[in-house]
Amino acid sequence: MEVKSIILRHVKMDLLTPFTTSVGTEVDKDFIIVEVQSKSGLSGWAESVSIMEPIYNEETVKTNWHIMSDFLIPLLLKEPLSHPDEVSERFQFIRGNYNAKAALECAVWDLYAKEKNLSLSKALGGVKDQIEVGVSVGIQKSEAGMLKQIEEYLKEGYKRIKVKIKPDWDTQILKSIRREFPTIPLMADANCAYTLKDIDHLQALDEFNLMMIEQPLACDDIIDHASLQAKLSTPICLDESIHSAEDARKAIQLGSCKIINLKIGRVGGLTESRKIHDLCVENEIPMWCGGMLEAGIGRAHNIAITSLANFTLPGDTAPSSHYWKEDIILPEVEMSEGFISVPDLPGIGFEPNRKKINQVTLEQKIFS
Ligand SMILES: O=C(O)CCC(=O)C1=CC=C[C@@H](O)[C@@H]1C(=O)O
Ligand SMILES: [Mg+2]
Repeated sequence: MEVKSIILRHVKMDLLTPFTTSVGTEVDKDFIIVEVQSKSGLSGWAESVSIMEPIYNEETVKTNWHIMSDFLIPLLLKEPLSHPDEVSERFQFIRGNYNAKAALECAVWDLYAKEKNLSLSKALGGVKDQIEVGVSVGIQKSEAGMLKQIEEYLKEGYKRIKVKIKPDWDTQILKSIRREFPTIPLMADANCAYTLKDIDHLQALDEFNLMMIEQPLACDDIIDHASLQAKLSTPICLDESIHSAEDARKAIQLGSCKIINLKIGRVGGLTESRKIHDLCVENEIPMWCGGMLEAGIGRAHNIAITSLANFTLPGDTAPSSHYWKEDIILPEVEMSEGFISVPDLPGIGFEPNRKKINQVTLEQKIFS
């Protein structure tokens, strides 16, 4: 693949409804879209999952723009690539900045798949033609609001409900949900809101028969999660703590988790995602694909990786209409009876809507 030029676009889109977690509320979303153009005239596309504030991880739109412009893009332009796996090799000497690395690497994967006339799913080793879809319910203003929202999502066909919890919004809300919905597939994401001091409190959540509790402790912890998992019957799922296949190996070896939430942006791209997938297959650790409120281009990458065999649990991969009045792809991602079809078209399988992208672009820069 001979990359002719790379375009960064800082875009801003309004979410249909604000999304609240234990760390903050998103009302709109600034993010970066990457377009990698090849000499063959094809374009590969991806999104960075970084937002404006460093509240999920240490990256932001601004740190992405700097690291991509001044370090990563020159590495991609300096010589041709024969396979997308080479991208993470070229980026390896640069520390961290996984969201920035992933956005460029995923765009190269999309371009590669298009040049091979393969769907991204097939290029990655995907085996499914549809994926099960879960939904992440942000923290609501009231208990009644939460129950109403869950009822609506179940009617829409979602295969799994994920609720956000934190120390002052957990036992009571889970009790109410289980009273209304005693048997639904239900999980809770704590986004690092607890410490080992809460071990007894967290043990008490075992009564709610959760599929898993996601990232209860610190975002960079593996050790304390192992101590906690030994005390819980509820499986722990790690999200923020897992940045690489090495992190996953250590977490599995220590017994820190029984499930892994894979986010392509958090681990630096699709090559690392496949390594984590294969490690989880070897260790019989089920996976699902987490979400970062992506627009359609990022969502397309999530659908592709979720088509791999070991993504056996519904992910946070709701359709376009769950997030946006109008998405940046054509067609938009649609869900039917809790399933999303995996496109069998070249690359990500959705066409970027250039008119819409231009409308939401605040700034762009072309590198060649
Ligand atoms: O994209 C979605 O629908 C899920 C969004 C979601 O749950 C999250 C997005 C970003 C950070 C977190 O708050 C949370 C997560 O941890 O999965
Ligand atoms: Mg999470």
